[in-house]
Amino acid sequence: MGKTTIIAIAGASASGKSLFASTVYQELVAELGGERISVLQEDAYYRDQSHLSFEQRQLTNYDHPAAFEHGLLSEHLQLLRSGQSVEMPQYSYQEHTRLEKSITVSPARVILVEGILLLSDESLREQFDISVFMDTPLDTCLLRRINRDMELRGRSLASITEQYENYVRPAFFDFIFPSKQHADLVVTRGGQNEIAIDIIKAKIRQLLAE
Ligand SMILES: Nc1ncnc2c1ncn2[C@@H]1O[C@H](COP(=O)(O)OP(=O)(O)O)[C@@H](O)[C@H]1O
Ligand SMILES: Nc1ccn([C@@H]2O[C@H](COP(=O)(O)O)[C@@H](O)[C@H]2O)c(=O)n1
Repeated sequence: MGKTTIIAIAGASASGKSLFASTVYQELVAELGGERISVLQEDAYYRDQSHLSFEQRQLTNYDHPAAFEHGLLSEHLQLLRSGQSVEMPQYSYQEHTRLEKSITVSPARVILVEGILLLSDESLREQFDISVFMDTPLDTCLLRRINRDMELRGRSLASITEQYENYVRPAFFDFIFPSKQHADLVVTRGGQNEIAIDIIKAKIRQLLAE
């Protein structure tokens, strides 16, 4: 199959990571077909909490590294690099836990992986060939998060505000912002920065042509 390249896209919550990754993926799939590119989400590796009550799950700090099963993500990246498929868990933000079914991710020449804490974990960082950091202003991220979480994740404004003050903002300064130093490419203005999208697409085309 040829050498696998793993590209990490990190940054604050609602900084545009998913939009950036999905735009790169969809535009390249339309151009080149889908067999040589796969996408993973760090959020899929939030720990399973099905043994806890819903009320207990609401108390979890979802912005702390301990909320993630980074070891499993690391293992899956290694398997994909060695040419094997993996079963990526599926996660419910409404239920705060994993769903029973998983998604089969096939090995590919280029793997895109996106998530808030990817570059703050040294053992994950070692697996990334290229690292991108979405450097969107925090106030913009907050406005986008309010809209998204109310529309798509079933949250009230009060719960978003409380979670933001207690967990999301502190974690940005403790873990996410310091991890920017590990990025190869820093992207301003979020998931619609067309120049940055074109640069990553050009790099992927080059890798696929090797
Ligand atoms: N440049 C942008 N302009 C307008 N809206 C954006 C932009 N980038 C992202 N968004 C929107 O902001 C929200 C959060 O973006 P998303 O890609 O889900 O962020 P992340 O994956 O970093 O949490 C989504 O509703 C997305 O459509
Ligand atoms: N049950 C959960 C799990 C995660 N979150 C929040 O999601 C954010 C990470 O996802 P992004 O798509 O925004 O990067 C993170 O900031 C968690 O607070 C949640 O609210 N509930």
